[in-house]
Amino acid sequence: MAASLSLPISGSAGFHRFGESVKPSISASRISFSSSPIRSLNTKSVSVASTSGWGVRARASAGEKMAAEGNGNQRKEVFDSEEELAAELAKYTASLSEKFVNERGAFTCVVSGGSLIKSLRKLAEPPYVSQVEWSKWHVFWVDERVVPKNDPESNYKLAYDGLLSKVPIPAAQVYAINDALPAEGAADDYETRLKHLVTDGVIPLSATTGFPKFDLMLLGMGPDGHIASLFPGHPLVNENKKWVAFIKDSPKPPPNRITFTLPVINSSAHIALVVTGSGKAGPVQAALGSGQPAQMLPVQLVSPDGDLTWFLDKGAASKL
Ligand SMILES: O=C1O[C@H](COP(=O)(O)O)[C@@H](O)[C@H](O)[C@H]1O
Repeated sequence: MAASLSLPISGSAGFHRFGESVKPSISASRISFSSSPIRSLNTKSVSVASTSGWGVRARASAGEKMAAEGNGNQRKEVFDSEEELAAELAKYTASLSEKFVNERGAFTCVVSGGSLIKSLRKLAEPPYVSQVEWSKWHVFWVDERVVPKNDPESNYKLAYDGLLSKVPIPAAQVYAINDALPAEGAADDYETRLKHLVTDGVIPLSATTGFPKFDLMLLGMGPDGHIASLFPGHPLVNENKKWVAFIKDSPKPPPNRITFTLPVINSSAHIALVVTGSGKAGPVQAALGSGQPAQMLPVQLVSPDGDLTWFLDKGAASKL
């Protein structure tokens, strides 16, 4: 039986300023929140479109438990426009790049396909285009369609056209899939390459989960609540051993894809969940607000060991 408990952020009924975090601490029977400043990001407060509080649900089933038990900080940012969202997303990403490059001389950044790439456009503009240490970046895809790299459906092509062709990241540090292989082979090949990068010290392993721990994962979300190529009701959502899996029956075309699994996604040091448009307000409400869909959505299972920041525009937040 799924017990459900929704609590507002303690000490605040509304929006959290950028640079503040909400940390859920979960004991057996209750969830509470504390708010603490994140100093490293050096961001300013942003305009607020939502006045709703932000609750977290305590749930009983195995998958639902995962959703509630992330150890990291969670924040929600709502912007008046996609333009403002894109400006803050660039600032946030550049700040994390600086932090990780200073700390360990490299920055591992995982991107999605879809609308996320357009929202990253400001990274290729001043001041970031010249300030960011692009030579330290290592770029990965959280999911990829198994199509040639020049196919309009390719997530690599989307990222290349929208960002990678405009910034000086060494080509050897851009990890596209092997598009000569079928889906199974492409997933195995990508996982093997990740393992080599772990051996080489580019990607650390999470001390908590043993899965690779990327510095930043930039996730989009589909209108059905899917993330990466993990779709509602698909058995791949439950994969808990592989790092990279394949799917040949994706409900969203094209059918053949590879995807990071949920444990890899949730081992990230930082996740940005970037959602725009009122067409996606339902799954956002399921994840952050009240009301539950009949079926648990993949986006509700995003619960990293590290920090999760939601970047929403007014439309996406309209049901909160
Ligand atoms: O198929 C995919 O869809 C999702 C969401 O795309 P969006 O255009 O609705 O933002 C995307 O995050 C994923 O990477 C992609 O393969």
